[in-house]
Parts: sequence; C-alpha cells; structure tokens
Amino acid sequence: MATTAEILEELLNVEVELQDVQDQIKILLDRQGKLYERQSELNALFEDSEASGCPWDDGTAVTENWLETFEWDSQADDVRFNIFGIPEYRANQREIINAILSARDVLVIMAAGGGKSLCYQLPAILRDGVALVVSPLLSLIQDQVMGLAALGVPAFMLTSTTSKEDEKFIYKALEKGEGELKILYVTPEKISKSKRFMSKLEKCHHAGRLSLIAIDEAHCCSQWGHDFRPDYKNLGILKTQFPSVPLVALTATATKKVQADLIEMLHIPKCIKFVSTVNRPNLYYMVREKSSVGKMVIDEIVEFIVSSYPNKESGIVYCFSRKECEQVAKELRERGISADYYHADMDINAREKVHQQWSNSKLQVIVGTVAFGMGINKPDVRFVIHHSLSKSMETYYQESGRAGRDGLPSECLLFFRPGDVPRQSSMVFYENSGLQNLYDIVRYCQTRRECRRSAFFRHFAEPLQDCNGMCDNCSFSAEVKEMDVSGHAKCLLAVVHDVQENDQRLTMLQLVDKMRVKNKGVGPEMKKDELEQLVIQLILDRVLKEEFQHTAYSTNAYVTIGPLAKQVLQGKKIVMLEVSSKQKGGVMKGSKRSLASSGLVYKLDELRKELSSAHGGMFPHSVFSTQQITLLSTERPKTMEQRQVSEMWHVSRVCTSHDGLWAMPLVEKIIGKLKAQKYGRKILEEIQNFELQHPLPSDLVDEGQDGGNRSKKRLKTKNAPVVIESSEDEA
Ligand SMILES: Nc1ncnc2c1ncn2[C@@H]1O[C@H](COP(=O)(O)OP(=O)(O)OP(=O)(O)O)[C@@H](O)[C@H]1O
Ligand SMILES: [Mg+2]
Repeated sequence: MATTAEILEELLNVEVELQDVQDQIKILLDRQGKLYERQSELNALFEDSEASGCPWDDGTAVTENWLETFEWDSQADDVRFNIFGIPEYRANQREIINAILSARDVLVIMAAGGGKSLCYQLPAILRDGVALVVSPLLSLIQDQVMGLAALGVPAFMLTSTTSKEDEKFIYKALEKGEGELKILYVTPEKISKSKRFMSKLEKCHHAGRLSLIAIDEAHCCSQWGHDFRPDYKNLGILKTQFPSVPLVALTATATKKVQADLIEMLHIPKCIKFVSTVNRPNLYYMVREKSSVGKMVIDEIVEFIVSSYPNKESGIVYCFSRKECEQVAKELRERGISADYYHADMDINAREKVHQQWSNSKLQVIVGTVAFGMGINKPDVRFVIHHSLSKSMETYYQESGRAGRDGLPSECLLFFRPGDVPRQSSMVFYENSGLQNLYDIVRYCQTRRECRRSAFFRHFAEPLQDCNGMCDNCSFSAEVKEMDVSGHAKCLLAVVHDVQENDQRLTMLQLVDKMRVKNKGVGPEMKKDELEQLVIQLILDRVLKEEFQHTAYSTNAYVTIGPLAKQVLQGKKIVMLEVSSKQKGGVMKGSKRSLASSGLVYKLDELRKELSSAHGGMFPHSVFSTQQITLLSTERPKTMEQRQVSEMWHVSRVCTSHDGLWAMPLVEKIIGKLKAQKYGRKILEEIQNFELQHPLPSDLVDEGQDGGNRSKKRLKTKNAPVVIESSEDEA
C-alpha cells in the first residue's frame, strides 16, 4: 500500500500535469479562434478573387486627388451650409461631390446614415438642369422629396401617387425646361415600363438639361445583394442612352462581388469607387440570453425600453414571423408601450399608416418582420431590438443599422437562445451559403468574449478598428468560465449515433431532452440551456450537423453526426464551452444614451412635431435633426444675431473650425440660413419660455466664464459629477 507521502507526491504530479493540460487546452482554443478568424478572412478573400475575375471591375481605386481646390468650392460650401445646414463634410462626401461635379461616374459604398443623399443632392443643385434619382420605394422617395421641399429645393417625384397636375408640370419641365425642377425622383419601374417618360427624358438630355443620374440603394441591381429588385436590372439602359451624363450609384453595403456586379450592370467600368468603412461607431451592440418563456422576453424588452427611453424615443423590434410580430406588438401595448406591427401580410394602406405614424413619432415602436426594411429613413431611431436572431450577419448589420442614422448614440440589442437556430436554419438551408451565413451570426451571439464589432469587420473583410467600449463584451468583462465538456459531447454523440442506428432522427430539443436523462455521471451537471448551447457549439464546430426534412406543412431540422465527430470521440478534440456565471446586463452608459433628458430638448422636439404637422405632414426630422436640437438646447441662443458659442460647439463632432463660420449668427450656424429664417423666431421663443419656467437650479455649478456656456454646467451628486446635457463626445 502506498504511503501518505507517496500519495501526496503523486497528487502533486497529477496536479502539475493537469495544469499542463489546461495550458495546452488554452493554446489549442486560441489556435481554434485564430483558425476561425482566418477561415472567415479566406472566405471573404475568395469572394474578392472571384469578383476580380470580372472584366468590368478594373479596381478603379481613388487615385486622383478629389480634395484639391475646385472652381466650385465656394459655391458648394455655400449650398452645403446655407441650404442643407451642414457645417462640415463627413468622410468621403467632399471627394464624391467633386468627382460628380467633374462629370465622372461614381460608385459610393457608405454605411447607413453616412450621408449618401448629400453626395448627389448637392451636385444636383449646383449643376445646370434636372437630376434624375432612381430609388426603389415610394416611402423613401416621399421622405426625400419632403426633406428637400423643407429646404426650399425644387424636387418632385413621378410615381403612381403623383397628381395629374404635377405630372404635367414635370413633363413640361423635362421637355421644355419650363418651371423650376432640380431633382426628379422615380422608381425603377418608370425607367423600364414608361416609354413616355423615357422619351421626355431623352428630350431633356438632348437639350443638355439632364445634369446627373443617381441610383440610390444600388445593391438592388445585384442578385447577390440582399434586396434584389428585378426592375433594377434594367437600369443599364440609362448609361447607354445618356453616356455623357455622370451616373452615381450609391449603397450602404456591397461585398466585392456585388460591387463588380453593379459596375457591370450599370455600364460604368471607369467609375471612381469610394468605399467607406462599415463601422458605425455610435451603435452599441449587445446580446442577451433569451428566456424560453415568451412572457419573460417581453418583460425584459419592456423593462429595457421603459428604463432607457422614458421620453418615448423611437425604436424597432424585429421578430421572426408575422404571428410573432402581432403577438409581441399586442403584449407591448398591454404593458403601456405605444407599439404596432408591420409585416408583408398586411394590405399596403395599413402598412403605410403604421409607418407614417411611427415616422411622425406618434407611435414609439414598430414591431416588424424583415419586410420592414429598406424604406426606413427615420434618422432618430434610438434602439433596434431583435426578438429573434437574423439569418445572417449581413441582414443583422442592415437591420440593426437602422438605429442612429443621425450619428447619435443608439443601441442594438439581440435576444438569443439556441432554440431559435433550427427555426432559422430550416428556412435558409436551401439558400446559397445560407447555413454558413446563419452560423456566422450564431457565432456572433454565442461568444461572450469577442468584440461584437470585430465580427462585422471580419464579415465585410475590413481591418479591425477600435470598439471604444461600444459593445457588451468590450465594456463588461463578465465572469466567463470555460468548462471542459468533452465528456458531455461524447455522450451527445453516442445518443445521436444510437438513434441513427435505428434509422431515426432527433431534433435539437429532443436530443437535449434525451441527454438530460443520460447526463448523470458524465461530469458536472449541465442545465438545459447549457446543453442547448453545447449542441449549437458542436454544430458550429462541425462535430454535429443539421439535416433537413420536408413534411407537408413544414421543414424540420434534425441533428446528426458531423464530419469532426471522430476527433471528439478519439479525444483529439477537446470541447470547451463558455458559460458566464452572471447574465450581462450591459447597456450603454448613461450620458451616452439619454439624449432627450433635458426638458428643453423635449420642448424643441415638440416644436418640431408642431411645425411638421403645420407643413402638411412633413416628417419632424425634415424640420430639424435631433443633432440640431441637441445643439440648440446646449447653446441656447438668445437672439437671432448672437454669435457667441460655447465650448460645446468647439468639441462637438459636427462643428469644427471652419473659416467664416465663426462670424455667423449662432442660430444660422446650427440650422442653416434658410431654416433660421423660417423657424428661428419660434425656436428663440421656445428657449426663452423654457428658461423663464425653469430658472437654473442652485445646485448647478457654473465652471464657465460666460452665462451662455452650458456645456460646463455639472450637476453636483454624491459621487462623480454627472454631465446633464450630453454630447456624443462624451464617449
Ligand atoms: N456632413 C454631415 N454632417 C452632419 N449630418 C449629416 C452630414 N451629411 C449627412 N448628414 C445627415 O445624416 C443623416 C443621414 O443621411 P442620409 O439619409 O444621406 O444617409 P444615407 O447614407 O443615405 O443612409 P441610408 O443608407 O440609411 O439611406 C441625415 O439626417 C443627414 O442630414
Ligand atoms: Mg439613403
């Protein structure tokens, strides 16, 4: 018999060896992570190399200097500032505008909310004649035309809703150059189906009055894009008919393959390509575990909306099915949130009504399916919640990207539970790379360590950028444990194997149920949701795989043995599962999110709603943007002539030093000359009333030198000072 000393010695040896094994596991896991990364990169590169085989894609990168001095510089600055009320260009805008004004064809890839409209609207105003804009949806067109009307730009649309009178005016303007028409919006059907329209356009061109052609949401041309529209396929005719007119194609996302497709279909082989980053630095991404009890998910959603957005800021909740949409909307309403649903089964008028109410901020939340898509142009959507996961990273990027198009901090929250995966997989498995795309987003959801943003960079094959703590994994290092579950994995494989031997199959839920019985004694007991997580993990690692079978009513997803099962069974592959001991409650930090916390912001928001309804249903965001409201409430100009600015102005992203700007009255600086003339007095009145009713509280410490400097006022609290009027620079 071994002596105590011998036992202790062996115990020590075992412990040392175990430590060694743990270290090796860690190394292997790191290696596995890196291999996944490389796998995604290689997939993206593969897509690129396929695309570059296309003869049209000559890789026309930006080689010319589009930032040099151009003869139209001062005119362009004047229009940008005095008509659009935009103090500074954002990334690539000036370059794109210069390229278009130099009569070049241009392809623009710029993230949602990046400011693509300005890129063609500004040249349209500067160039002589009429600009033609093709846009896929009526609601998008209406929004744009209304916005331009608010700026005093003569813009019209030719669609099924255009009155006879307007149509006559437009045709006359095209044919004879009569009347004021600068920008004409049409749907692609007009180009492909209306000979009359095309002949008028021809005449306009012959008279040298067709100034430019813009194709918005250009990804609709490509079958590889996410929103293919058959009528977009015929837009190649525009370049053939009007070769000398500069054509600009714009989209928020396009893989290399889609870009090549667009260049070919639109016949713009020599176009200048401007590709901006996909990063949306103002969006905070987070994933939460989704309870299997429907009511609890709703409770969490309600709690999130009510506590984070007490001022009824707008949001979207995406659901998997139409039925779910209606149910969730009903439950939100029952809990006091003004919500309604939107899906493809509704008639067009009902859909449009809901959309309008939401766009006018009369409805706080739209609960939609994927059908609530492209036409959403509301810039101040503060949160996008996914009740179920999307079918791919690309779809999630699009849907979550509807938040914060005005550049202000906004939140994207996804509720994930493994049980939702088979629901999606049985829908997408027949699509090109459908399962691979789905598994990419499942990986995004499963990780408790990796930066959420980096998954987007990888997906769009872009170099990594700093997240700045704008995702739950970066801002909350939750207590994540790694559990060796190789024993459980083997047991799962044995269960699947036995069932397969009997010519039967198991769904994920059936497998987990069976496993819970067999689970005992395999190792530390795993809860049901952990077992579900493990099954998904094994599917992602190709140890298990999904197979599908059609029945008369549905397609069922089953779990079967995958190609790497042997590795686990032979002990060559260790299976580790990330489990967090605590649910992450990660949300954006207070100062970043509570935009409308100041009473004055609320008042100015009310004013813009009032002004918008007084202008025949124009959208509130066409009157002023949320960013302009925030600036007005921090600067609080007192007269139309006041020129003094506070430090907030200097630090704000939208307003940096610009010659000439400094001499301009403050109200004009914030909302542009035109709107200052139209609405300036009302704004000043609102500010004055607010200040009378809300004299500054005594516990505000003024650290600034002048009374107008509100940016430095801080509320005294027991702990750290809290900035009460937030700016995006407080990140
Ligand atoms: N340089 C700028 N400075 C400040 N705001 C800007 C600037 N350019 C555009 N904006 C504002 O940004 C918002 C989004 O612009 P726009 O609608 O053109 O985005 P987009 O790129 O077309 O997005 P999407 O792909 O979603 O259609 C608008 O409210 C617009 O007024
Ligand atoms: Mg747009």
